[in-house]
Amino acid sequence: MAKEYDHLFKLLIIGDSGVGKSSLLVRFADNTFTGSFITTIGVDFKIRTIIVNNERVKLQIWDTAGQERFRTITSTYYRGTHGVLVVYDVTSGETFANIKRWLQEIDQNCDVVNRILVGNKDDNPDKKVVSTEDAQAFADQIGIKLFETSAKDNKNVEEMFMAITELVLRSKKEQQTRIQQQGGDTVKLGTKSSKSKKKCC
Ligand SMILES: Nc1nc2c(ncn2[C@@H]2O[C@H](COP(=O)(O)OP(=O)(O)OP(=O)(O)O)[C@@H](O)[C@H]2O)c(=O)[nH]1
Repeated sequence: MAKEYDHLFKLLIIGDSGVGKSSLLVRFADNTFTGSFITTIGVDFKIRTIIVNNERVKLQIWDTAGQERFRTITSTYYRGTHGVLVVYDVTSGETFANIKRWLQEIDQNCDVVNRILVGNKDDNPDKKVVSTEDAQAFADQIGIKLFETSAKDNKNVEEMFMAITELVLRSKKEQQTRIQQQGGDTVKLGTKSSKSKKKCC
């Protein structure tokens, strides 16, 4: 039987409790939204296959619990992750301040991995306290892309998932090219043959 996809990637969504991680996932996977808040216990995941550059990419997206009491469980879910969405709530300065802690958690669990910064709940200018300028400056400083989204209004959700998938796809192809080039080179014993770190936790 023919394979139903060309690539299988694992993505992880992290960030404080209540920033809208589950809502972003449900919007992307099922195109629905609910105003009620049911906190995630442990971890949950959904699957969606998308087409990028004419290739079928099956995404296995893991939604982790933001609440501190579940963090010991969730850290084990980093294994095999190709891309991480780090989410804050644009209506809460505290969730934006905590992004640094989430980035540290990634560093503790992954060698190198693709990341995107996501400012969710960008649907009410009166409530917005984290400005686009501040968030963009921070994203530039750490060298990652920023997306301001709304799971509620379905704003930028598709684009954000597409962007992380493209990043992961690109690094996979770069890695394959490096491996091919190394295979063509003469292997010198005692030299460090691989500078390329696998972009996966
Ligand atoms: N206005 C607005 N509300 C949102 C948006 N996304 C989520 N919410 C609301 O925010 C609350 C929390 O959303 P969740 O998706 O459960 O948050 P979470 O980050 O998964 O929370 P934990 O599972 O505890 O980590 C819910 O009441 C949602 O309806 C959004 O884009 N805009």
